[in-house]
Amino acid sequence: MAKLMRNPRVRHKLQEKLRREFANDSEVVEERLRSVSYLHMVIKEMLRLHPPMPLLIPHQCASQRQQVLGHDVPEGAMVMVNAWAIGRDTTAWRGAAEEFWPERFELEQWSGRDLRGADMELIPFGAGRRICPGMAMGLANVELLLVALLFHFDLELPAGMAAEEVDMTEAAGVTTWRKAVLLVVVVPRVPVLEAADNKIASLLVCFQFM
Ligand code: HEM
Repeated sequence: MAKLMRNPRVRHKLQEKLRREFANDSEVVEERLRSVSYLHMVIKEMLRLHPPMPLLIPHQCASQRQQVLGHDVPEGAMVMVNAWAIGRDTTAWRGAAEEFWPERFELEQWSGRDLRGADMELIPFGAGRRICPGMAMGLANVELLLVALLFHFDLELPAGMAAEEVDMTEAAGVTTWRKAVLLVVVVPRVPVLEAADNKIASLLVCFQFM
């Protein structure tokens, strides 16, 4: 959400695509989210720059002595994988590694990049045998809450605050979180009251989270 508040162009584009797809509906339907390809690009780009678990759980080298980028990795060595640094690597994401630019996934060089552990340049859920077993649930939670907020509400920053002023500083830990509070002004656009009670509850939980 913070990334979208800092990038109004992306927020408005995604909102427009969602509202067009669900123009005849009173709520977002999960089954049809797959066709909103821009949503998946935005989430990939968000997880590339801000993986919630920047350092994967420690892994141990199980094979005999290996060489990685000129470094010896002996059998039994504990290896820390930095998903945060990999997501910003200028060789893999050359040209615009630090830029929040979901459209990159439309380009041939990045269009096939997946975050489910097949591409080592994008590993917010890890990879291999110890890949996150909660990946599908995690992604569903991110997608559904984000699209529900974008579909039902117009979101603006407090009066007088510029998009560039949204502070993206992260607090370090096993998982990362925003250091500063994010303030968002929400204006109802598509009535929530038509949605089922449990959906309203989800939206309220999300506001508290923000
Ligand atoms: C967006 C949400 C999530 C992200 C980004 C995420 C990310 C990760 C990462 C990076 C790892 C370490 C993988 C590795 O070292 O190779 C991991 C492990 C794990 N995750 Fe998640 N996770 C998410 C949601 C969840 C959820 C919803 C659950 C449970 C319902 C879950 C359960 C686990 C467990 C049990 C492990 C340890 C797996 C093992 O050591 O074998 N995660 N997660």
